[in-house]
Amino acid sequence: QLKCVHRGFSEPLDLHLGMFLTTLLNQASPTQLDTFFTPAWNLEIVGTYAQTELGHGTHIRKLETTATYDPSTQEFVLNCPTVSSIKWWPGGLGKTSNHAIVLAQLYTLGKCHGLHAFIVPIRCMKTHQPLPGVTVGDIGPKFGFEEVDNGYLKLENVRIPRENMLMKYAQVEPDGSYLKPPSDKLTYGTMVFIRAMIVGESARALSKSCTIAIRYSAVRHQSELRPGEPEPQILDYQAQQYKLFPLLAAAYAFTFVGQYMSDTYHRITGHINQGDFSQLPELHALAAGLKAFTTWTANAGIEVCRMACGGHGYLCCSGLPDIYVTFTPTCTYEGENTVMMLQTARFLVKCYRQAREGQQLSGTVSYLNEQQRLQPQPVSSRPTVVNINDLASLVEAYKLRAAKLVEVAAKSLQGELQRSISQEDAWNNSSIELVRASDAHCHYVVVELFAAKLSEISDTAVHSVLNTLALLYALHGITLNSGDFLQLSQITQRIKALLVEIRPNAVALVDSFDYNDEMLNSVLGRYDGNVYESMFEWAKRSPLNRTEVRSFIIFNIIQKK
Ligand SMILES: CCCCCCCCCCCCC/C=C/C(=O)SCCNC(=O)CCNC(=O)[C@H](O)C(C)(C)COP(=O)(O)OP(=O)(O)OC[C@H]1O[C@@H](n2cnc3c(N)ncnc32)[C@H](O)[C@@H]1OP(=O)(O)O
Ligand SMILES: Cc1cc2nc3c(=O)[nH]c(=O)nc-3n(C[C@H](O)[C@H](O)[C@H](O)COP(=O)(O)OP(=O)(O)OC[C@H]3O[C@@H](n4cnc5c(N)ncnc54)[C@H](O)[C@@H]3O)c2cc1C
Repeated sequence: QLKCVHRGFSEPLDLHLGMFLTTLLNQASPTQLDTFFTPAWNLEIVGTYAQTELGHGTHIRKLETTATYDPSTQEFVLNCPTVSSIKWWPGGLGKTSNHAIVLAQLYTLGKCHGLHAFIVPIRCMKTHQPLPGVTVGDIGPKFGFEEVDNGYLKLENVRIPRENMLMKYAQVEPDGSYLKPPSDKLTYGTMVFIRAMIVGESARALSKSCTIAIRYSAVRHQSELRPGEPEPQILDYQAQQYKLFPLLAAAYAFTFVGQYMSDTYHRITGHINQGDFSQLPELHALAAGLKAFTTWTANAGIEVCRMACGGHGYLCCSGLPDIYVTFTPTCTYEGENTVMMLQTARFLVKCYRQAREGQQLSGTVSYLNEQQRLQPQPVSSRPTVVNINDLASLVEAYKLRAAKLVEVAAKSLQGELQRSISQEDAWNNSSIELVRASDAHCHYVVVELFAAKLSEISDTAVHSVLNTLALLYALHGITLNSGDFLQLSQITQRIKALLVEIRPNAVALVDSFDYNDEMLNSVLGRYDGNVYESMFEWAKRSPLNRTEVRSFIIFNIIQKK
């Protein structure tokens, strides 16, 4: 292994190191791995994965950093041409890492070949000072995650050897000729891995929070249930149970889904390594959707657990604020959740159309074939009847709901297109239905996997308890989405019309609160909208970027040697 030294930082930083290594293993060619893993490289490499930019987090296809091949020296020249192209956020970048895997637009022989990954040394291995052409620092205090030095990186004519481009799939020959990858989606590959792993993180964060809140609810006595009786455990209040037990059920459900996601990831990447990319679209859609679905649920659930502990839940010693603050960015990083749900919807709509054309689907979307066979009644008009004591019947209800909402989303798209507007505008005007369809698909997958796990359990006592949890999870989900189990399309249409009406007045409506910049104290919410320049200036003033702090850290690193 690369000698990625554990510098005693907390777990999240190591996870960044994990991502650096994962990307390396995902994108470097076998010969490159031999090079990286030889004694020459066996240095204290502390790496990060620098992808997102100040102005282009989500939209990586359009990120502005360039890597231009110079055949005369067989080097790439890396540049961040604008303030919005400064790499922003990567963990470990602010102080710690001496290398970064940078995503950049590859140019060779005057042609752009899109996003590729490059290993870029950013700090001297002896002095830990930034290398020539490298401006790097910490982005400043954050909502949490303070144990990680998320940083910024600006590259100006930084030269790296040709071999530093990760060339497992695409190559640039010494003369600058470009060899295409077998699929242009493989550069995105690392993100699938982390998203798949984050599903397990959702289970861990939610189960930890439930453990704290339910144990505390058994200890805490409060108020009077019956006059004259001693104060009961708050766990005896139905309202407290209704807060916590569905979350407990979700924690178990997500534990099973996390295991399934990890197994599925490794199974499909095994096929990919054999050159079979056929299941990559479903893997991407599943990882993106379940990452969004489980993190949104867990994120909200951690807050419910904290509030269920009353004032003591607000104490740091409860453990809950730290769980929340560390977990909540999972809804944003590794693919912002709404964007991920839209990715899943893109896949679902494509599958819906294939099912309509009579193609046989496999995996988690095969229900779209089933629903087609039950034609001619449109799925969306079919009533949902459930046996509330039978999990199999509930799985069917979730399956039907998912099929209905995928059909509603596909028909919304079709309707928009028939109004002869562009594909992109039709997509944007159907986003509500598209996200809802993905949410319903993921919810069905979770319920289905819970039921499947139960069928593997032979111990009757364990089966009985888990069956109770599974029924609660499924029934509670119906109460939260009762509208989807009834007809709600006219309400959605009215909401969409209201959104269009509000849009032109939205900024004026918040301006009318009349907060000045000092009161708002927000770089993002500045009245003049000058966000990026003021964010960069704000970051540079961060205490971590003061020279005296830098020399203190360098002194310590050198001492350790
Ligand atoms: C190691 C241990 C891990 C433990 C787990 C704990 C985790 C803790 C981690 C702590 C540290 C966190 C650090 C955070 C790091 C980051 O945040 S790194 C940066 C993450 N950034 C993103 O995720 C960017 C999000 N944006 C995108 O992915 C893309 O812009 C997009 C939204 C997917 C859009 O892509 P684009 O090409 O612009 O458009 P489309 O036209 O929609 O898609 C094109 C086709 O490509 C397919 N596709 C897209 N992504 C993937 C993918 N990842 N894999 C496979 N295929 C993909 C997509 O389906 C389209 O296909 P077609 O429909 O066939 O055209
Ligand atoms: C704690 C933390 C650690 C991070 N670590 C790293 C790291 O190590 N390396 C790295 O490269 N990056 C890292 N990031 C950055 C992270 O990857 C991005 O913040 C994330 O991808 C979201 O992109 P964004 O910030 O541009 O948000 P945006 O995409 O600008 O999101 C803003 C809003 O726009 C909406 N939106 C955007 N696009 C669409 C669309 N097409 N349709 C509808 N709505 C849309 C979103 O839903 C959201 O509501 C980290 C971020 C955080 C918070």
